[in-house]
Amino acid sequence: MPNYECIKVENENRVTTVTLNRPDKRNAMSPQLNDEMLDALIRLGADPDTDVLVLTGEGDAFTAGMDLKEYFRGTEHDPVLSERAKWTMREWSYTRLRFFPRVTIAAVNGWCFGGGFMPLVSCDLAIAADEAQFGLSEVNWGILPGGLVTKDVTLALGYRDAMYYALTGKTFGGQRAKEIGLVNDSVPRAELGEAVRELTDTLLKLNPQTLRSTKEALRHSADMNYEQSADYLAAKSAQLGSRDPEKGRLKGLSQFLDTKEFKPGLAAYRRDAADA
Ligand SMILES: CC(C)(COP(=O)(O)OP(=O)(O)OC[C@H]1O[C@@H](n2cnc3c(N)ncnc32)[C@H](O)[C@@H]1OP(=O)(O)O)[C@@H](O)C(=O)NCCC(=O)NCCSC(=O)/C=C/c1ccc(O)cc1
Repeated sequence: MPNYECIKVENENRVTTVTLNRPDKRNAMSPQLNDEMLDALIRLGADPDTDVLVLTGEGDAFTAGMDLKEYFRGTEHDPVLSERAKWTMREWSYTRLRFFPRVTIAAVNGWCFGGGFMPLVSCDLAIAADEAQFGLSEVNWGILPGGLVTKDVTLALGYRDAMYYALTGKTFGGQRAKEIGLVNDSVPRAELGEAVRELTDTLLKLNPQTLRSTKEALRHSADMNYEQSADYLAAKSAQLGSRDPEKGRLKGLSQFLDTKEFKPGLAAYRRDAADA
């Protein structure tokens, strides 16, 4: 990977952690950070050593949202730069992250404001620190939740909660984020690393191609009608059969029906060392 200035990329045991790394600026998303994230996600999408991707922030913040100085003021007299910055932001935090070919987890370690909700909601799963503070702060400085933040909060939250937090700009902590379904779990900050590890350990035991197809199926079918969903999901199942090199479905059936070595209701099939 290139030497990035605004992000850190580390790989350990098939888990790649991408850390937003501007702690002095509370990891605010500047045009350069957005460029680097786009570049990293393109590379990692093709990385054979990445089975799970974790997104987190350095220091006290996950991200304080878009960089008000560099992203807003810095581009206001340059329409081309402004368009490019908007495109890059949407391209990494929506297209590339949401449809990343592996499972993604947001580890929300601290402040998460405004535009930070885009990468947060784009991650498939999310664990927060109890101490994290979330806020749709746009209303506090005179804009509406732009980019895809508005769309994202209506996807991730119930209508009343989305309206409440967008209209008041009030902050809320990790436990409240869990209560309203914005994250899967919230734990004391000191336990965040361990909670993420437990989740990645569970995911690493599973067939990565099955996980990929499952997340794609959920994401895409959400916007289809029933007939389209049924047809798409049948095609998607056939695609999984052909793109899964370890032939998980056949192994799973055989280990349950023939060798009787596991119960699919209670655990996953045994993957061979060559598969894992
Ligand atoms: C509560 C914070 C997060 C932390 O407070 P703190 O720990 O006391 O830290 P400081 O406020 O002292 O900040 C430390 C440094 O980080 C900088 N910083 C801290 N957040 C920032 C920041 N978002 N920018 C640009 N410098 C910052 C801050 O200016 C300061 O810089 P410097 O004075 O040079 O040391 C506080 O910094 C704060 O309120 N930050 C702004 C949060 C916020 O409202 N974010 C913007 C939300 S709106 C948004 O994201 C829009 C999305 C959008 C997306 C796509 C679209 O097309 C349209 C819209």
